[in-house]
Amino acid sequence: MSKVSDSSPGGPRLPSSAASPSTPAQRKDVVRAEKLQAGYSGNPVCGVVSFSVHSHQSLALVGPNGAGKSTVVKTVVGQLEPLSGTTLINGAEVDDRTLDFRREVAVVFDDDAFFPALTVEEHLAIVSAGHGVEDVEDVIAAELEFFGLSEQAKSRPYNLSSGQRRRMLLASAFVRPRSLLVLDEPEQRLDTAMRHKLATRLRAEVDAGLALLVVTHDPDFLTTVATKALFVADTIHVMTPQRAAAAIASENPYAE
Ligand SMILES: Nc1ncnc2c1ncn2[C@@H]1O[C@H](COP(=O)(O)OP(=O)(O)OP(=O)(O)O)[C@@H](O)[C@H]1O
Repeated sequence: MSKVSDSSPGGPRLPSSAASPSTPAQRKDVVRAEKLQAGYSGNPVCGVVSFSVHSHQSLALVGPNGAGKSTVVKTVVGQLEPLSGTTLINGAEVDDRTLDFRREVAVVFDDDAFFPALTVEEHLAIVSAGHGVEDVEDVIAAELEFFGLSEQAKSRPYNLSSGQRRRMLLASAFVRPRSLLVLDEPEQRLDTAMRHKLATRLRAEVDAGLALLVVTHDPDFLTTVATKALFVADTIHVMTPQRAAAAIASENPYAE
């Protein structure tokens, strides 16, 4: 069996010539949010935000519980309508129903986004095959191993621990191609070793060309993974990952 744990941007191989490595000169914004106001029923949850993320970049959104991080990210990927402003992904207005969006953008939000009757490997196979991956079995085997789920391959989600379910959902983002990966608090319920392993891998993928948008409360995860950070509050503060990590750790958003 061929080696399949392809950590290059785009992840597993597609049967066509879809892979297109970029040179620095060719790098374009994968995400561009312009004066985006996120909220519910006309009520903003945080300040207006503008940012861009291109390949080889990882933007972390940080801030206290309820600040609006998940709402912003859901708005960016089209799961929520913006109150105002726009988001472009790969130059196109966000529409999560389009083929381009589904091919390029991998999103992991909810813990309960699984089918109770399907096994772990069946979940991963659906995602992988659904995205046209050539060597589904190999890709799944590699990700089961990476996420420490090989022994749970034939288990159903409700027979897993909460951390194992989290690993399964995260694995689903890695068994498919992606140029943009969006993760909401990926560190949740992962043990320290898995957090570190995931952070290291994500950083390697970003260095290789992935664009990453991640919400996190974990300072170590943040400094390993992020190339820039936004502190989400009533106004949005752009920070280095190191400063954002210090702000999280001190619970003082404006700490130097
Ligand atoms: N579906 C919803 N309808 C209305 N308000 C909501 C909805 N979901 C979240 N909110 C509110 O929006 C605000 C921001 O929530 P959000 O989940 O974006 O925060 P967050 O920064 O991601 O928080 P956490 O760190 O706790 O995950 C909160 O006040 C929350 O109560």
